[in-house]
Amino acid sequence: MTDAKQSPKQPKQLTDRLFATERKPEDFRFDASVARVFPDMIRRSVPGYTTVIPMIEVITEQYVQPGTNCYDLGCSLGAATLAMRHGIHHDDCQLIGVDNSGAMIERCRHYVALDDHPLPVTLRCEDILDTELSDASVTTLNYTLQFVPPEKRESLLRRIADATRPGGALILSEKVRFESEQEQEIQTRLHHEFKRANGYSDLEISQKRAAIEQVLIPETLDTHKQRLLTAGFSEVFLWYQCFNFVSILAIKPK
Ligand SMILES: C[S@@+](CC[C@H](N)C(=O)[O-])C[C@H]1O[C@@H](n2cnc3c(N)ncnc32)[C@H](O)[C@@H]1O
Ligand SMILES: O=C(O)C(=O)C[C@]1(C(=O)O)C=C[C@@H](O)C=C1
Repeated sequence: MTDAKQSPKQPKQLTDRLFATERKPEDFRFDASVARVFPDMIRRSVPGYTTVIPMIEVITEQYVQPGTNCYDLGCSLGAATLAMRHGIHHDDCQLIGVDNSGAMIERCRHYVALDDHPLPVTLRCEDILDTELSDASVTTLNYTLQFVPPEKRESLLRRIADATRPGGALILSEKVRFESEQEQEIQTRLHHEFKRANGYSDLEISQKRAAIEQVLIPETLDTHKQRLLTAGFSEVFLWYQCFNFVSILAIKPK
């Protein structure tokens, strides 16, 4: 599994204080200020993130096929990309990370270079809605689809399914919402408590919530599962959940 130890060459891990002081309301963007603190931000904001990343290595190892492409769509700084890299034991595979944030891709190159592994990684600064996909065995969307406008999600998933070889897989991690108002309220409260336990203040939690409201659109688990089946995957199931964050495995029929 990926070694979580920090080598002295690693970039300095900065603490996320972006929402700690009052700021004017603005939609959240993956810009340079976010990229700088992103490892800290995502670990302290997404329940289960630190479990999901090493499991992506385990799942990749199970579904990767020789001579195929593996994609990490919305790769940010490459945490899932590197987990996939360590799960690929074929030297004829291509590993491709895609993100449309220049600040993320620039820093991602640095993390990829620091990861001592022989499999090359190609990074594309592109929109995942336009990026070319073919001959895939494993594709990861780790907390990325939630930022794609809902009306564009089905065609993207169809393109991924069409590009995936029989027996290949998609790992889809998302923030979800719940049908039941009561469950929605409890799970949201638990998520906010998780953030509080990780040192975020009420101001940080509420300002972040307002900033992502229009850009991160969660859907129900059922909507995700049905759409994955419609898109062309056959086995679709939940493999991980922590509060309102889930990860789904979708497999292409053999
Ligand atoms: C929450 S982060 C993903 C975290 C990352 N997958 C990980 O495991 O650490 C979402 C990423 O998706 C990227 N993104 C969002 N919409 C995108 C799009 N349409 N095309 C490419 N990248 C996109 C953002 O720039 C951001 O880096
Ligand atoms: O839902 C929240 O409150 C979050 O902060 C989630 C989330 C995410 O899932 O991507 C939002 C933006 C950042 O990328 C880090 C975490």
